[in-house]
Amino acid sequence: MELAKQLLSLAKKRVHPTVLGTKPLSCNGHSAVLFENRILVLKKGSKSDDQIWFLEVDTEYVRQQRKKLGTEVVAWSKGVIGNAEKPIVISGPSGVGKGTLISMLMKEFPSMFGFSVSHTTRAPRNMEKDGVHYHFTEKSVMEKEIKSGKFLEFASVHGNLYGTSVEAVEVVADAGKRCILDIDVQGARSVRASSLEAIFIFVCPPSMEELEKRLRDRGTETEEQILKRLRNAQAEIEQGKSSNIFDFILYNDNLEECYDRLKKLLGLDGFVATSPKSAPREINLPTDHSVSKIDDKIIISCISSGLDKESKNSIMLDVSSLKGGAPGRTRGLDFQVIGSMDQLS
Ligand SMILES: Nc1nc2c(ncn2[C@@H]2O[C@H](COP(=O)(O)OP(=O)(O)O)[C@@H](O)[C@H]2O)c(=O)[nH]1
Ligand SMILES: Nc1ncnc2c1ncn2[C@@H]1O[C@H](COP(=O)(O)OP(=O)(O)O)[C@@H](O)[C@H]1O
Repeated sequence: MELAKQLLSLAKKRVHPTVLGTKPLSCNGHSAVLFENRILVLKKGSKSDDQIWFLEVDTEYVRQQRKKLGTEVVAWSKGVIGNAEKPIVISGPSGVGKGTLISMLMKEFPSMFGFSVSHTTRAPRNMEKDGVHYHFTEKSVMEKEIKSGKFLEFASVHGNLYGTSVEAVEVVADAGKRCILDIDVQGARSVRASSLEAIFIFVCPPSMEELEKRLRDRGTETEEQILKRLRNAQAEIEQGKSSNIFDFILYNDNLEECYDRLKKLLGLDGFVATSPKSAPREINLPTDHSVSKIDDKIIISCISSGLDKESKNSIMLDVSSLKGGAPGRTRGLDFQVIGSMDQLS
């Protein structure tokens, strides 16, 4: 796409969009308008869920990635109408019952929650499926992908690499579901410091003895791995309780009671599961349109020709309402039709 090249070269020169003014750009029918630290691009002739794109030049996410990777960064981000609910980050020592609680939640509310499938370099357990429980990955591959900016967060846990890819969170939000992340305390700290707004829950065992019993009874680890997990558990529990990362601490003593408390803090007690929430609204931009910007409003003027008349429509996007959701997506788009005029041709 020619326009993309044109915009990227502007972005690479690190010309701040506001310096370029608000004159819309146009190329091959694609149009673009610059504002604040993003460039809105309307793609010609694409499907309604692929029409609105942002080239992020200096947004919070781009600044974080630049710092993390130590290189220049620009990022494409897809425009999504409406907002996704805040993801839920669940942390806690190995064997405390995170996976069990998450499975119960997903089983009771299948249309409401989706699991963020992490990448890991550890070997799969007997019942674990690639792409379902984890994306099992070679260390060298994962290290390369970390360098290329694929991950929202990553950490070395019990001697293996684990990471949440940007894509893992996006696919859940795109399906209209609330994302659940099962990640360690280091990962939770990274997400807390990132542009992803989430609810943070730390799951605590009733005692170290009970934790050891659960780990041993699960029977998925070797003796060496169990001892390593127990050694790390003490520090994780101290950090979980004392750091200000977590919004809630949940004691998993009796499983049913703990699950009820989890549902309560997520506002699900007494909730009757119903059909999935309606899919996000879409707008259909005709190929023939022009874009202009007035203050923090972007006006898209559309002209469509019918059999005997031409109709003009204006759609307004209030840029001040944009919200950062998962990186890779710009959520919170709210389009309003502000005028429609039919003309006889
Ligand atoms: N930072 C980070 N931690 C992860 C991720 N995925 C899993 N973990 C954590 O890695 C630890 C080990 O997970 P796992 O090997 O499945 O063992 P388990 O906790 O004993 O079930 C747990 O604390 C998980 O929460 C991730 O993507 N990022
Ligand atoms: N409240 C509980 N009481 C007794 N056993 C539990 C409880 N919660 C989980 N378990 C068991 O403990 C083991 C570890 O749970 P799991 O969900 O795999 O932990 P994690 O995902 O935190 O590593 C599993 O065998 C699970 O059935």
